Amino acid sequence: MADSAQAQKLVYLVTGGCGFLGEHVVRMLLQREPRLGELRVFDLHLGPWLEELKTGPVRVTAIQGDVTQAHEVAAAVAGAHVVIHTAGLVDVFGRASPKTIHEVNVQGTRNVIEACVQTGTRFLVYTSSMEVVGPNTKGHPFYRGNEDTPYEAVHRHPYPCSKALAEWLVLEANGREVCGGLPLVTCALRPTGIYGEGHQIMRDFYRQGLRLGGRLFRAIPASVEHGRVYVGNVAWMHVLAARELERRAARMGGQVYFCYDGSPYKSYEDFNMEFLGPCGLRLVGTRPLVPYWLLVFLAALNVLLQWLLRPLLLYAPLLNPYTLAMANTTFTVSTDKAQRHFGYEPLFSWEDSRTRTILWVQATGGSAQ
Ligand SMILES: NC(=O)C1=CN([C@@H]2O[C@H](COP(=O)(O)OP(=O)(O)OC[C@H]3O[C@@H](n4cnc5c(N)ncnc54)[C@H](O)[C@@H]3O)[C@@H](O)[C@H]2O)C=CC1
Ligand SMILES: CC(C)[C@@H](O)CC[C@@H](C)[C@H]1CC[C@H]2[C@@H]3[C@H](O)CC4=CC(=O)CC[C@]4(C)[C@H]3CC[C@]12C
Repeated sequence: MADSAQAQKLVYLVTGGCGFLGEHVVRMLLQREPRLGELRVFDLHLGPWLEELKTGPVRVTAIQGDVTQAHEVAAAVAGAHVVIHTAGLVDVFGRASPKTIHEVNVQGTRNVIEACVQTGTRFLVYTSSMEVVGPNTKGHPFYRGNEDTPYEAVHRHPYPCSKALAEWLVLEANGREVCGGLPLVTCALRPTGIYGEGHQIMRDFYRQGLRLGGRLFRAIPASVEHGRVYVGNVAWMHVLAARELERRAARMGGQVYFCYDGSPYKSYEDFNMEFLGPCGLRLVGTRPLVPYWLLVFLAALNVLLQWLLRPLLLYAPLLNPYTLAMANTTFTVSTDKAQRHFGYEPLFSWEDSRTRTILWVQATGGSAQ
């Protein structure tokens, strides 16, 4: 990719390009990557909105495919200069089996790596997660930590286990020789809890509040801080990392970067209220309204109900032992590694991120979209 931006037009592939983050990455590339000649959007489920993108100067190729199918991935990767791999099964609610989560998140990532090696694609940015680090199963807080902060990353849940293994595979692949004899350059980005337009969990909270007469009931102490980052800034970090990976290969290759911006440190519930409050909801209680032991019991009951109902329907509420433990454990990051290594600065201020998210919540009106 060494030619000047004007001379060579590049081919980018975004896996999971129709997902919450993926769509923002696709749109950000079209808006802010001048070297883009072709944008391939690879996803199990293609969105209808892709059609509107095909009228612009960049060739947008929608590819319906499955990352667990190596031949489909290889066909999509062949000829690409850069791969941004966001596709994944983001499930902490028991919807998918551990096997399926592993197949998509781990084997799917293996397939992307091997496709890069076999077809000669040299630059791979992987969407990892804060969950690779924690919170761990011991509930140890991670307070304003960075990429070098010591922390006992102990996981049992299939999702964080799969993200940790996939990240390891990506970083381990850095430097491998690809077809053509040059080295593969990889990096992994670790978003904390992403929010913004298209965040389905935020929409679920909004709908829950509407059902409860405009109220949500505090379940988590306000003192438990949870790191959050605006989806537009996460998308921008992906675009910038992909752009700089060649020029700064020696520094960025094999590195991990937390995704961060100016979003305030708050409890998960209080942070959500930054958007749901202006949409008419109220968070009842300055302290959790029910004792923790009762939440633990209700979370366990939800697991039992999910198991009993599975032959009839998928019952996957927000509250389960894993999500309760997540929400109750402080996990915030404070870092500038992405700025130091490849000049990242958030594109959207907190105020702008908040306004955009509020407008989106209002526009959904709690609808299914
Ligand atoms: N949502 C969040 O708060 C965070 C998400 N992440 C990571 O960001 C990435 C994107 O997550 P979201 O956008 O939130 O999830 P999402 O579920 O909205 O998007 C994932 C996309 O991947 C696609 N996909 C799933 N299985 C596939 C398969 N077998 N083949 C091809 N495509 C497949 C889905 O159709 C979907 O469009 C994931 O890798 C996730 O682990 C990391 C940190 C936080
Ligand atoms: C029901 C209440 C206890 C409520 O407060 C539960 C909130 C719970 C649904 C969320 C709390 C923390 C979230 C996770 C966190 O942001 C880290 C994540 C990283 C990812 O890679 C994917 C999403 C998630 C696991 C995110 C999911 C929702 C929470 C568990």
